[in-house]
Amino acid sequence: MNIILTKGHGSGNDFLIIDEITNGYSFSENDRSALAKLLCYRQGELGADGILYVMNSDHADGRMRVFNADGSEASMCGNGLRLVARYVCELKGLDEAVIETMKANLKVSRKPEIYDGVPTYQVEISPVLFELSALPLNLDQPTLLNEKIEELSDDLRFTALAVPNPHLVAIVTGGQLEGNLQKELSEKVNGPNVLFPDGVNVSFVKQLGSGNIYVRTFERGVGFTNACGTAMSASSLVTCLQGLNEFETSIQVYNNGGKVQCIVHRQEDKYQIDLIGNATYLYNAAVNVDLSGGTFTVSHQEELTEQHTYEKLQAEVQGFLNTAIKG
Ligand SMILES: N[C@@H](CCC[C@H](N)C(=O)O)C(=O)O
Repeated sequence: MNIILTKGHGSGNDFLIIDEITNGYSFSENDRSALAKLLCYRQGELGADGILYVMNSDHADGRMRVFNADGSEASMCGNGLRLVARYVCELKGLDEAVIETMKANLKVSRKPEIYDGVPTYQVEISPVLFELSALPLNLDQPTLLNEKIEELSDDLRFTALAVPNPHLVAIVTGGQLEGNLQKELSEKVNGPNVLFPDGVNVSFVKQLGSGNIYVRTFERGVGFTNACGTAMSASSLVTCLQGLNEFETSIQVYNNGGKVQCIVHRQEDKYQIDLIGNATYLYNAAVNVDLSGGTFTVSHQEELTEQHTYEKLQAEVQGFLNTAIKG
C-alpha cells in the first residue's frame, strides 16, 4: 500500500501523522498497529515514538488515534494532540477545534508562538482520575498520593493518576535523576507484573525553583522519550497538589526536547490541564508498504525548514538545564 505522511514533533516527542480524512485509506485495526511497529522502528528509515491517525469524527472537527512504537494503542497523547490540532485546524481553516480522542472530546486552539517562528497550540488534558482502577494499579487502597510502593523503591514517593492514560509520578532530587533507577523501575512496571497489568508511563520530576519544573518520562510502549505531554501535564498537577507550584498559573515545564507551559485548573475536586507548546513539522514523505513482508520503502521525502527555528529554542533550554538541573 502507498501512504503519504508528515513527520512532526512536540518537544522532540516525534510522530508520523497519517491523514485518513483526505486519503481514504481502508486500514484494518491490525494494519494500524502493524504500521506503527514497522514505520516507527528507530533503526529504520523513518523512526518515531508513535503514529497519529487523523480521522473524521461524527461529532467533532476531527478524531485522533495514537499508536505507540510497539503497536499498542494509547487512550491519549498530549504532544501528539498538539500536532493533530495543527493538522486539523490547517486542513479546515480553523483557529480552534474539538478533537475526539478515545475517552474524551478535547478543546484545542492555536496560540501565540512560544518562541519566534515556532507554531504553537494549546490542548486540553482531561479527564483527570485518581482512582487506581482507572490506570489500573493493583494496590489494596483507592488512590496513591505521594506514597511509597514498597515493591518499587525504599525512598521514592509516587502519585498515580490517569489523564486518562496512566501515569506514575515521583518528585525527585538531582541525584535520583542520575544512574539507572528510573529505567529499572519503569521496565519492571512495563513488563509482565502484577501492579500495573497494562503498564504505565513513569515520570521523574525535579522542581527548578518556583514555577519551573523538569520532567523526564519513560513511556509505556516506547521507552525514554524526549518528552511526554500527558506526563508533563500530570506532573504539573502533582507539583500543585504538593504545594510546589500554583494552580491557575503558568508552569514552565522543561524536558529533554524543549519546553512547554502547563496551567492546572481546579474546580472543587475536579482538575483539568492546559498544555501549550510547539507543533513542528519535519518532513512530508510517501512510503510504499508491504505489511505481510514487514518491509517498506520511502519513495519521496520533502524536508521542511521549521526545525531550524525550533533548534534555537532547544539550544536555550539545554543551556538553562545544564546548570539548573544540578542543584
Ligand atoms: N507521548 C505521549 C503519550 C503517548 C502514549 C503513552 N506512551 C501511553 O501509552 O500512554 C504524550 O505526549 O502524552
